[in-house]
Amino acid sequence: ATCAYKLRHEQMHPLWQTPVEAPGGNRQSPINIHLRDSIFDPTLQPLSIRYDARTCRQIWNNGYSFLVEYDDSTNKSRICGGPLVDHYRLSQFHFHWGENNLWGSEHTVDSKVYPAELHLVHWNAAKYTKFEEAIMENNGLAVLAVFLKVGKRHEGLQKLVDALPAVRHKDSVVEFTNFDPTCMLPTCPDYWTYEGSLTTPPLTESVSWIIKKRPIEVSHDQLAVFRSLLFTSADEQEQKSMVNNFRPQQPLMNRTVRSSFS
Ligand SMILES: CCOC(=O)CCc1ccc(S(N)(=O)=O)cc1
Ligand SMILES: [Zn+2]
Repeated sequence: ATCAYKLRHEQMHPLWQTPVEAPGGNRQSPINIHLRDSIFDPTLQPLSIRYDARTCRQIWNNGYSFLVEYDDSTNKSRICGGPLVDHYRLSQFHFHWGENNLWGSEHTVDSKVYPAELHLVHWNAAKYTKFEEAIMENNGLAVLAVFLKVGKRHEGLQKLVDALPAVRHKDSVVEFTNFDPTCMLPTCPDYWTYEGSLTTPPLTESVSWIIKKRPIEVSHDQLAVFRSLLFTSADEQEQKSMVNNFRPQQPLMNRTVRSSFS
């Protein structure tokens, strides 16, 4: 595990080879969730998640990951409850993954790293009028994270995997509809939560992180298709495969990770 850990850092994405200044810098993400230091909070509510497949619009390669974007002009797809005070609208989901199955997730659990991590990104529609505004505010976003492990094929994910070759290059976009992200959520309700930041620029400290305890399973071949994407656009000379698009872990500073389960 240590050699994989060392290797993982040597393969770091160029974006992170030079330290990127983070605004504030005392609640950055991602972090390692140290189970012994996490605190069971019996006041945490169950998460209320409602997604409507009819709000799914498109999929695009933004040069960091691929994003599936949703119409967030209504509350049709939203989460509330859990650690959240307001309701948060689904804006997009995306993933982070490695060049192999040894690493790829942004968060870790007692330093256990998963081969990939799903982020469902929501913004506080009770307090703000649009996503771009919410990302600048300390209670602006809620990101629901789900770990991926390699195992049996994930039937619901295959529709997404089949669309990826169409967005192989940075800045490519295709219509993508009728996808309900509920199929990518573990049935177990247990989660950890802490206050953190975006893990890519602008790195703003605006995220309530909600991290599901149980991973979902995807097949080796499904994950291999993620790695067939490119960081580079069609007109660039060098084609760089989109892998290791995770940020290095950040200091916990004066934060506590709470769990919804004892
Ligand atoms: C100025 C526009 O900024 C953005 O669009 C940021 C989008 C953005 C959303 C979520 C995340 S993550 N990995 O922390 O879930 C990072 C960046
Ligand atoms: Zn992310």
